[in-house]
Amino acid sequence: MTQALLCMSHSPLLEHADPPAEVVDAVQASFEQARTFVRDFDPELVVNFGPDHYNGFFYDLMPPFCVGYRAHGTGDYDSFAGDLDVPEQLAEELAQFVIDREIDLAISRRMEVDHGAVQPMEILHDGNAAARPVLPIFVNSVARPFVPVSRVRKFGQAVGEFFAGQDKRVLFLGSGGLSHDPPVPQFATANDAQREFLTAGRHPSAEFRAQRQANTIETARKFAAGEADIIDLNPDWDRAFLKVCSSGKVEGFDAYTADDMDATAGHSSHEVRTWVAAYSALSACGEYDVTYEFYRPIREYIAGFAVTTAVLR
Ligand SMILES: O=C(O)/C=C/c1cccc(O)c1O
Ligand SMILES: [Fe+2]
Repeated sequence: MTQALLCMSHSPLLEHADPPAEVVDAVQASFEQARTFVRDFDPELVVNFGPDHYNGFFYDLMPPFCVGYRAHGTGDYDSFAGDLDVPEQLAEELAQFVIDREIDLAISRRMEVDHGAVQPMEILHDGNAAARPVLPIFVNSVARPFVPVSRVRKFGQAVGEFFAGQDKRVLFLGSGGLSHDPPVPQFATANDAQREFLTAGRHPSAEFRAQRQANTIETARKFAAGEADIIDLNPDWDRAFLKVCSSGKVEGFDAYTADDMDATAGHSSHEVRTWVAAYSALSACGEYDVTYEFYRPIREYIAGFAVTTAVLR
């Protein structure tokens, strides 16, 4: 077995909210399953399809995809703040391979990645997101305009094709989703100060960051109490998406549209684009089976929260 997949939701509220103990236990048990899966597979490389939440990518230059040749954790919400272990030459080769297949992408020699990319790596490796070599790949999941989901599928497939012939244990990791609508400003409805932040908010002051995080934590508290003015989680939408993942027919992702996702699953449901990329990458290596699936809608975490693993047949 030379390629495998782990996709999981993330939430910065894992450490900042207080769901019922039974929910916490269920989530922690799913993390233990993920850890066991990764320990057994023992990847030599993690290909990390991650979103960003205006910590590393802003409207001054917003690509649909970006391969990091080097990457550093921003430490938002106390997430990993340090250099990731990126094999630079391999990142260069991957970028060229994908571009040669007529899929344009950006590259960064100094990419900044936030909790969306590093949290799964921290969960898997006792807080150390640099424990294994990783190729970080940003997939825009928050900032319009969005490329069609079919484009994300093709991008993922091109990444998968790069690894398909290689004798190397590669884990495709997708981080995010499913339905959720945390209080991240939308450019179209943002005020002037928010627009400035969305455009040029890199390296915020400690005070600004603390305020932003406190707002998310307070929104989660209200959401759990039924008082927040955000779009509700959508378990039906989440389960339908998980069905496409387990079907093995990744063209099924193409039917998703940005407008419908915003309206029915919330403005951050676009994070499933990381899952689309990861599943599509695995499908390019062969037919696969989903071997584990966990799902719970968890308002305290503002997340349709899922963890899945998959292996090649
Ligand atoms: O504040 C942010 O940037 C994002 C918060 C958040 C909350 C819940 C689920 C997620 O996936 C998030 O990124
Ligand atoms: Fe997120």
